Amino acid sequence: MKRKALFIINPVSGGKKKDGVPEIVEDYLDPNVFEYDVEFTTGIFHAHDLAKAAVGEYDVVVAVGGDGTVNEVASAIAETDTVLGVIPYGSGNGLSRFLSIPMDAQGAIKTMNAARIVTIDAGKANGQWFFNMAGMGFDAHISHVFAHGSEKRGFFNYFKSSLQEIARYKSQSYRIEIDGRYYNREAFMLSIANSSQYGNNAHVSPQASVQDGLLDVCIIRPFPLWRFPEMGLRMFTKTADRSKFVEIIKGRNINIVRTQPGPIHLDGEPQSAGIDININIVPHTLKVIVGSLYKY
Ligand SMILES: Nc1ncnc2c1ncn2[C@@H]1O[C@H](COP(=O)(O)OP(=O)(O)OP(=O)(O)O)[C@@H](O)[C@H]1O
Repeated sequence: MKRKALFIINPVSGGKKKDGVPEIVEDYLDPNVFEYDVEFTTGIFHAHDLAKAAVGEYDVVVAVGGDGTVNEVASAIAETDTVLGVIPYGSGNGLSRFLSIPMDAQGAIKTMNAARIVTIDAGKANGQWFFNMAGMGFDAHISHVFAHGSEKRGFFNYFKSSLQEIARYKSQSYRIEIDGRYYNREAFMLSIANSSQYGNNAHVSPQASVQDGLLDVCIIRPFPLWRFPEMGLRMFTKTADRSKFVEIIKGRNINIVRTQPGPIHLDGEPQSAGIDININIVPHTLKVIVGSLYKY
């Protein structure tokens, strides 16, 4: 019997046009394996609602967008038998890069035809799902600036905003409890990594795995501005864990108390949060189609 797939296309993600995506799906999706439908989202949470309604109706729900779109779809189908597919069309595409899903639409659709499925872990922060990365501090600040400013999405604009904001951003103090042990730390940024990377192959936690039942708490200590290029280089060469400004502690249950409320991000999407943040891993919870080169 053929599998049923629903493609959910976010027309704004990554600042890229997607009018041609239905045609690429028609040309490359194997008709012997799949029958399919396509929907375009009209706003925030629409992908989530569509995916929720698809549970039980479709075998595979495909997020066509970036990590935010993946989050909306995955949070609707986690803990079910419905499988996530991704055609990466975001600015960073952290989870799909980590899962070795090809970055071009044709390649990603061919991956769907091969249908190699694994089950991955996810995280919850104050009860809300994340699948790639959650965080607070500088990266959450940048997500917030983007969500509330007039900047267009896309890698270059994220990079430009980071450079503009970094000089005036102030680090915060955090009291972090990880599986019953306490750490008091001053941090520029605190990333809670399920996969190893933010997106664009910037790896904050090179040893992270989405199948190990653990989250990686990455504490980025304040560093002098002149070391920013070195910190960037370490992310792109998978050596962040060797920097003296980076400490990584793996765990399952994480409670964070910070000095001020403010934005946190879940897969790059900002949310406001108070001073207490509770984070936990939900092991083995989401079925996803991965690329042929993905290694556990
Ligand atoms: N039709 C729409 N109009 C405006 N915003 C939308 C629409 N559909 C979805 N969105 C919102 O677009 C946002 C961005 O999506 P997404 O994260 O996929 O792209 P991105 O930020 O460019 O990529 P990445 O997260 O990989 O860096 C999400 O918050 C989503 O809710």
